[in-house]
Amino acid sequence: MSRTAAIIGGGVIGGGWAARFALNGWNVRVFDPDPQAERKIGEVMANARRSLPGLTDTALPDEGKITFHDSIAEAVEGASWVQESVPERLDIKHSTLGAVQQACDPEAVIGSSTSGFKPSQLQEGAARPAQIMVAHPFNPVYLLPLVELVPAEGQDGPHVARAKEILESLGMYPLHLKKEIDAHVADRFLEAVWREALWLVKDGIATTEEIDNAIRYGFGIRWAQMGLFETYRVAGGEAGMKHFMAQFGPCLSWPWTKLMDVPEFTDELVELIAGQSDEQSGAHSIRELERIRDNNLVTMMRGLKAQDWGAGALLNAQDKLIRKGTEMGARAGDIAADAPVLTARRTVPLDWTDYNGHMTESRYLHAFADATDRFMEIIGCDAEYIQSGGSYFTAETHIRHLDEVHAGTKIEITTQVIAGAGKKMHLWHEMRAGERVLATGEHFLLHVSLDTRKPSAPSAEIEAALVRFAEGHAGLPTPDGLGRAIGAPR
Ligand SMILES: NC(=O)C1=CN([C@@H]2O[C@H](COP(=O)(O)OP(=O)(O)OC[C@H]3O[C@@H](n4cnc5c(N)ncnc54)[C@H](O)[C@@H]3O)[C@@H](O)[C@H]2O)C=CC1
Ligand SMILES: C[N+](C)(C)CC(=O)CC(=O)[O-]
Repeated sequence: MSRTAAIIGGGVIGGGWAARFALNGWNVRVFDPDPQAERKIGEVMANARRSLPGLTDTALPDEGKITFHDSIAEAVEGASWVQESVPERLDIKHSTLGAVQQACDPEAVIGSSTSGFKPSQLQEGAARPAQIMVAHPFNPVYLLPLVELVPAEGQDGPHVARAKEILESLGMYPLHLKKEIDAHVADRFLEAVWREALWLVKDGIATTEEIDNAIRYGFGIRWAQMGLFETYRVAGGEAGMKHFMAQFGPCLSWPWTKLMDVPEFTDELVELIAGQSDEQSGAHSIRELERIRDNNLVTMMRGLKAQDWGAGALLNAQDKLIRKGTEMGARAGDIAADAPVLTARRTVPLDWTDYNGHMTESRYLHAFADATDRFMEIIGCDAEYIQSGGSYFTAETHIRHLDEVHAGTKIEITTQVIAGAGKKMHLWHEMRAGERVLATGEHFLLHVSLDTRKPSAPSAEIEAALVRFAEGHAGLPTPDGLGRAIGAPR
């Protein structure tokens, strides 16, 4: 299978798809008749580069190449994934999908970004219907993992299996819907909320800003981590979901919604909403708003990552997938002991930067601590060993900040064992961006029993692995700065 994707329609969503594929190492071939498409995708890529790679704690593959083509036939050449993201009009979708199927590999997945059409509608008149499915993403496609994957009835075949595998390899979450329906699942939900919001503005109950505040200061944050049903289960108190439904069930027959009634979409309503939206957010350009949104999303998703929950658990699974089979997943026996060991390869995330516009000081320790964790794992002090009651505690740290680094930059840390025997482990980390040394970290650790919380001998296997590195590294030059205290004159 080639790691080449064709993007047909490179607007808001097609541009996001292009970024998701390219930043995961795929080559991307774009067709879009808009002469501005290349510039627009360039701007989306710039935003994606500063945000997506920092979501993982392991560097993504090298970026793929994005090329622009004059026809659909040329764009789909050699692609194993074709993503249609043309405007939401069935006639345009049909002519586009027809042209795609005339030229593409019959084994390729053809995903449609459609927000509302059913796969059976998209397949009308298609040469190979089973090849076409809904792959409905969420904006920004390069950060949000959800893709509603909807095949037509009875078409759950090899193309769908391949689609799931590819989406997962891109760090996405394919929600495989077994029944097609207009607007799938998420957009039915969003449409309901949107209709209520239109009524609230039209009836003069709330402004666009007040409605947004009702979401972002309350239930919106809650939804991001538990969704609807789990949230309401908790809201039922100790008696759980049944109690919740007993209490709020009667509201279903009270006038709590205007959902069945659609507000007339008059010019007056459009003007009212657009005017309030300008007043609320017009001080920022769309690109600025995108960057603010991306900063917030990255920060929230990295918070969920630390909790190993929801979208954060998915990110952790992706880290494991990237590490598998690479030197970042190797154990002591597979790593040469005569050179410093690679213990981190990652991108500086957006939420690691500060008011000075560069990686903030506490994150240097964060990165070095992760490198220490990785070295512990290499020598056998992994999650299973720690569960059994042994671990290392850091007793002393000295960090030198030598050069600055910015969000989106790939960094590597190598680790040299200065001393390692018995309970003691003395490590020297060097952090680099390319050839530039950004920082050094010197750390002294003691093996402890997690039962007594006192120093104790490590397992024989861990000590043997540590000693092997200590002896191998003894022949390396003494690192510049080893044993240094703060040297500024008083
Ligand atoms: N904007 C959103 O929030 C979301 C949109 N979608 C879906 O994604 C699809 C695209 O929507 P957007 O990207 O928002 O629209 P958009 O208007 O930003 O982009 C559409 C692009 O298609 C190009 N185009 C027009 N005719 C074409 C043709 N015949 N062949 C190739 N390209 C053509 C246009 O030049 C434009 O760049 C729609 O089906 C929409 O429902 C899905 C998820 C979210
Ligand atoms: C408004 N919308 C129907 C285009 C929304 C979507 O399809 C998904 C999203 O990103 O909100």
